[in-house]
Order: sequence, then C-alpha cells, then structure tokens
Amino acid sequence: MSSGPATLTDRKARVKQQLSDYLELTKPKIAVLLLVCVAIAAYCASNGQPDVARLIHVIVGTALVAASSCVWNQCLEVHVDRRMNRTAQRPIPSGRLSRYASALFGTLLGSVGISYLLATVGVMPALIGALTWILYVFIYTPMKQVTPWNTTVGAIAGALPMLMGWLAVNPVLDLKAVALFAILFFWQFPHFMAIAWLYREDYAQGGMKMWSVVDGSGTKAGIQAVSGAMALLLVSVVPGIGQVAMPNVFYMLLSLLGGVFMLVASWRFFTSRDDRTARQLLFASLIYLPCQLALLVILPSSV
Ligand code: HEM
Ligand SMILES: CC(C)=CCC/C(C)=C/CC/C(C)=C/COP(=O)(O)OP(=O)(O)O
Repeated sequence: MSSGPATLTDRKARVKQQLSDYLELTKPKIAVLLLVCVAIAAYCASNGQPDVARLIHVIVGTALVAASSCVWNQCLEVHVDRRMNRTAQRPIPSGRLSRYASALFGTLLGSVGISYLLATVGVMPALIGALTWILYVFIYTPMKQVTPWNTTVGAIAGALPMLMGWLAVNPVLDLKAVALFAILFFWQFPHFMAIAWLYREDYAQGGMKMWSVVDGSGTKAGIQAVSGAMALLLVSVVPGIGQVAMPNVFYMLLSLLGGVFMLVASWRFFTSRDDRTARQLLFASLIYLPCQLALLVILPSSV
C-alpha cells in the first residue's frame, strides 16, 4: 500500500532531475549573456527603434541553435569531460543522460532553431547560425585537443551571434556592426585566459592544449589576455564615432574607462600569474561586458 505514493514521488523526482539535466546540457548561464549580446546588436542595428517581433524571434532562434551547439559539444567531449573535475559531473559523463538521447535532443533543438530563424528573420541570420554551429561543434571542439589556437576559433564562434542579431533587423553590416563583433571577439581573450589558468590542471588532465597548459609559466596566457584587452579597448570606442552628427564623447570616454579596467585586470594577471589575479580577471570580464552593452544602449543615440 505504502509503495504507491513513494513510487510516484520517486518518479516525479526522476523527471525533475532529467529536466534539469537537459537544461544543464544547454549551458544556460553562458546563453543568457550571449542572448543579451544578440538583443543589443539587434537594438543597435535598428538605431534604437527595434521591431520588437524580430528582436524576440532572433533571440528565440539563437537560443535554440546555441543550446543545440552546447549539447552537441558535450556529446563529442564526453571522454574528455569525464577526466576533468569541473566537467565530470555533467549529465553525460556522469551517466545521468545517454549520449544518444542527448544527441537527439541537440539535433531537435538545432533543426527547430535554424528553421525558426529562416521562417522569422530570414536567410542571413539562419546561415550564420548554422555556420557558427559547425564552427563551434566540428572545428573548435576537436581543435581543443590539438592546438592552443583553439581559443581564437572559439572566440569567432562566440562573437558571430552579434551578427545574427544585427542581420535580423538590418541587412547592411556597417562599421558599428563590425565593432560589435570585435568587442565580443576580443573580450573572450581576457575572459577565457583567466579560466584557462584557473583550470590549467583540469585542462592538462583532459588533454586540452590551452595556452596555460602548453606554457605552464602562464606568460603566453597573460600575453593573450593583455593583447585581447588592448584590442578590446580600441574597438569598444568605435561605436561612438559619428553615430549622430558628431562623435559621442560620453560613450567614448566611458568605454575607454571600461577598457582600462579590463587592461589593468589583464596586466595584473600577466605580471602575477596566480589564481587570485586570474579570479579577479574572470570577475572583471563578467562585470565589464554587461556594462559595455548597457553603454551601447544608453549613450550612442542620446547625443
Ligand atoms: C573562447 C570562448 C569561450 C570560452 C572557451 C569560454 C569558457 C568558459 C568556461 C569554461 C566557463 C566556466 C568557468 C567556471 O566554471 O568557473 C565560462 C563561464 C562563463 N562564460 Fe565563457 N567562454 C567563452 C566565451 C563566452 C561568451 C561568448 C560568453 C557570452 C557572451 C560567455 C559567458 C560566460 C559566462 C556568463 C560565464 C559565467 C557562468 C558560469 O559561471 O558558468 N563566455 N566560460
Ligand atoms: C548560434 C550558436 C551556434 C552559438 C554558439 C555560440 C557559443 C555556445 C559560444 C560559446 C563560446 C565558447 C567557445 C564557449 C566555451 O565552450 P567550451 O566547450 O570550451 O566550454 P566547456 O569546457 O565548459 O565545455
């Protein structure tokens, strides 16, 4: 008699666990910031007067395609993820989800996502979505075990969604569109070099050729972080050039300030190369990007 309710409770708990595992496969925390970038790109592309329906469509479509790429990334990396502390408890390596079911889930998300983009915002965002998927899943993912230049390829995949957001509302890629892509591209170097340093033992154990692994002194990771931050500082100013009738000085000054903040955090990491400065740099990167995105919304069209 008493086994009935217990079984039902068990079943409910299992379903809840499976739902949370499928959600975890999509790397939702990264997706949230990525989708904010897509929304800001669409907003900037429409000069602050976005077609709300198209904006929502490109966010939904990109979310589905990005989620699919993250699921497939984990299907392909299961043997590596199993060897690393940070990833060993993920749903596939821990055995909570099968690789087959996950691959089906990823394929479904991707097919629906690309079709949705095609139907709602047109060929270009859908095409870039598909290319980004291929770049992330079939080029970046295996490349991690071959060469530390994998991060450069990963950063292209990470930044391309900016162009999906832009092209969903504006067919012409101008200097500002290129600058948005460049901001997200260069931001990833300080962001990831901090992570690559913090998890260097994990990455080495998983056979991942990150800069922090191939050069254990951290010098090369530091150089990548500082170079990325320098380039970020320069490109972040560009959207302020000639946006209305004249350069937006407030935007440019605040962007410079943010750029200096990232450069100082990167420089401190480069000179110290310890966990404390790496953690500070990772934290700085996660503060900087939302602030820079907010600046893009608040200032350029207000002068
Ligand atoms: C080369 C490209 C990138 C790599 C290799 C990378 C890698 C990672 C890794 C491994 C983490 C987890 C750190 C941890 O567990 O402590 C992380 C965190 C994070 N990343 Fe990235 N990332 C990249 C690009 C991006 C992009 C394009 C975005 C969004 C615009 C992003 C947003 C985030 C966020 C919000 C977190 C914190 C969430 C969390 O704690 O899991 N990343 N990144
Ligand atoms: C539209 C579309 C397809 C967008 C995809 C964009 C995307 C998911 C970008 C994330 C960039 C990136 C390289 C993250 C790290 O992955 P990782 O595999 O190094 O992280 P991990 O070690 O935690 O698995």
